[in-house]
Amino acid sequence: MEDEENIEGELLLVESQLHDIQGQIKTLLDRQEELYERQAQLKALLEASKLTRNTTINTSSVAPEDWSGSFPWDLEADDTRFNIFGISSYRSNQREIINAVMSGRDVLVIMAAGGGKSLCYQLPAVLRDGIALVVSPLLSLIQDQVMGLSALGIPAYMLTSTTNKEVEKFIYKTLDKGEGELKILYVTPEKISKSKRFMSKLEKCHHAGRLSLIAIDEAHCCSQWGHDFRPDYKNLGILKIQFPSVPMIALTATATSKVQMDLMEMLHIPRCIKFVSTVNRPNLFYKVSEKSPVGKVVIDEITKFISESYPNNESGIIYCFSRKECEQVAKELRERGISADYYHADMDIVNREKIHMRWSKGKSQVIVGTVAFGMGINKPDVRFVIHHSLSKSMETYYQESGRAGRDGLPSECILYYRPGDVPRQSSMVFYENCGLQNLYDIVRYCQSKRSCRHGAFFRHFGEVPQDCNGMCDNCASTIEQKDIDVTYHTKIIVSLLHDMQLNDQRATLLQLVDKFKSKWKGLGSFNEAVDLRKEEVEQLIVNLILDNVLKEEFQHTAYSTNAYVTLGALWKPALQGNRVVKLEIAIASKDRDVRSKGAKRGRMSDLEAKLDELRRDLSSTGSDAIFPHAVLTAQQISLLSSQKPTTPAELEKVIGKVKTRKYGSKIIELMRSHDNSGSGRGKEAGDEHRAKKIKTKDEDVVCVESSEEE
Ligand SMILES: Nc1ncnc2c1ncn2[C@@H]1O[C@H](COP(=O)(O)OP(=O)(O)OP(=O)(O)O)[C@@H](O)[C@H]1O
Ligand SMILES: [Mg+2]
Repeated sequence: MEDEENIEGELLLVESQLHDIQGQIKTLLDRQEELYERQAQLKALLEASKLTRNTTINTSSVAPEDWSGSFPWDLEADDTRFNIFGISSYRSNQREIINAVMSGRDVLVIMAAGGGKSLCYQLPAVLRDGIALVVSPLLSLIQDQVMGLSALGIPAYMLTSTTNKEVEKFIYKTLDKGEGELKILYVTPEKISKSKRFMSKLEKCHHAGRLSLIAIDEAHCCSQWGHDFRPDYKNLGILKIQFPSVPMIALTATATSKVQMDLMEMLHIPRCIKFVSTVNRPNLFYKVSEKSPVGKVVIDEITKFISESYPNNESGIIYCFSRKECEQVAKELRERGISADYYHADMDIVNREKIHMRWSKGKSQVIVGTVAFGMGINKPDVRFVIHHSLSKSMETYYQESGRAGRDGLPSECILYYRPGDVPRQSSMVFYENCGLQNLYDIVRYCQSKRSCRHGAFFRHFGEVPQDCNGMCDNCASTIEQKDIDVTYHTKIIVSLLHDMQLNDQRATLLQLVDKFKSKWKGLGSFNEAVDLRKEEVEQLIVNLILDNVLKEEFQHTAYSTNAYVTLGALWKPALQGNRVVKLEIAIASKDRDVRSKGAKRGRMSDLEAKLDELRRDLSSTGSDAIFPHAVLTAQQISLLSSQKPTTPAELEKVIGKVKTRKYGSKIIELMRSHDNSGSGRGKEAGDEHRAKKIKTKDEDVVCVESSEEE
């Protein structure tokens, strides 16, 4: 009996160990697959880099067909783009994509956040006869788009859970009989997968030849490999099966090849034309700031940054690690006079929506959020995104920081980093598939004081690097870095851990730093090696983790998971001092105060401030209350204040016919009164030359820079 119990006990133990090992094997196999894919990507990248070394760099791969030639709809398309959408020229790939859709082809668009994907289906939707169906994952995104289109006079509607009965009746009737005026219909994916009634009306619409195109926005939601997988997106394959002759355009900002393959298969568009644009965001200035261990110091720095650089209430986002931290940071910012609200998943949806709306309308300046503040953000003029703590991967950092500057104007992305934050993140992600590897990639990014930040994104997404034109701290900084030899320090750290391991002891990162410091002190004057600051010891230990000399181990307690530092695979050569270890140190000790050339805008001119006020007024009055940026974009305000049109004909040349018809009289009235008030031509005579256009490397992004700082 006792024997049996013993056997059963051991059996359970063996089974649980087997289970653990199987889990580990699966993780390793997944990682192996990822590494193979990355290996192939890097080899291809190397080849491409060799090929392009001496030629001009072209990072967007365009399909072999010539989609940039002339097409019968060119004139009409140009007219609609400018006079209805108020867009003065196409950005990279937009024209080609529009031509492919207009030619009736299926298209897959991979374009960075803010690249201008919406126009790629909205313009063909206006030009083609019939109704365009757009599938989009979030109600808030749909509402923004429908409001924006309606303000431009384009008949756009949405059919969602919030649509009232009357509108629903109108939509169904229009689909059915083609009587009402409807050009673009937005739905959530649930409508396709769950509403038989809707699908049968759509079928009728198609049968009568009135379904002009199908757009799947945020298409990465189809793929389980994407970051925002939505089960209902999986059913969208039905659309191509039901309506094979209707052109489909799928759009996403997510670049991995796995997701792309998945999308083409799931949406049944194997022969689609694929347009992959560069991941480059040339208008974003990237910076990593040394984060003080004292919380208040960090908040003081952020406050100073916002109030000095963005005195006109320009919008920003601050990402925090936890809900509690969000609330704390928002509170402290408010105490310092910054209008900040917090946003996280613990809040109810009504409250979240209210906060989001206040910010979108420019009534609050900053949202302090967790990652829950995500995909629904459609605000084009976010001027700064600050990470109070590091993100969990390069991919998430690219997405979160990429919410800045979607309108193409200079914007800043700052990440506050200290090595001490690493264990906090690692103990959250270590159980995720490849969670630690992904985290260590962004830690590498943060620890580097030399490599171009944009270059890190190019490498990560497998693209040939381009020059960042001084748009990151490392490229813009003139402070010299030096490599110091820390082989001896490393030896001490490894031997400390080795001794601890022999005694069955463990140490967290901070404990290890303290142990190192006291050991170092003990060595006293016999020690000739460079003395390191506490932060530098932390930096060294994290480097050793990244290099597999050390590793992190995790232990669960009832309340949390603790991260410990232990010996990694390569500890022996480090202990023997056989491997030289270097650490990058800035020669000047203070934080490098490098800034983006374009981002620091100073105070708005008098005229810009008046135009900003006018757009707020116009956006909140009338039946179609919309966002200020839908009335006039930041770019249009800059153009108006430099060109000062005072007649409808002049105004039309800046903002197009539709906006001139809607808002022209008010704008002209403002221009004229400003002119007559004496604060006009005289005071702002310098504006014309001060508001200068800078062309970045990406020829399609025109940044209008107000240069008070000159
Ligand atoms: N050719 C253009 N010239 C100037 N502005 C443009 C142009 N095309 C689009 N925009 C503007 O750029 C901003 C971002 O466009 P859009 O919302 O289509 O981006 P997106 O690619 O869908 O980004 P996301 O992935 O974040 O959804 C909008 O304010 C839009 O009006
Ligand atoms: Mg979009």
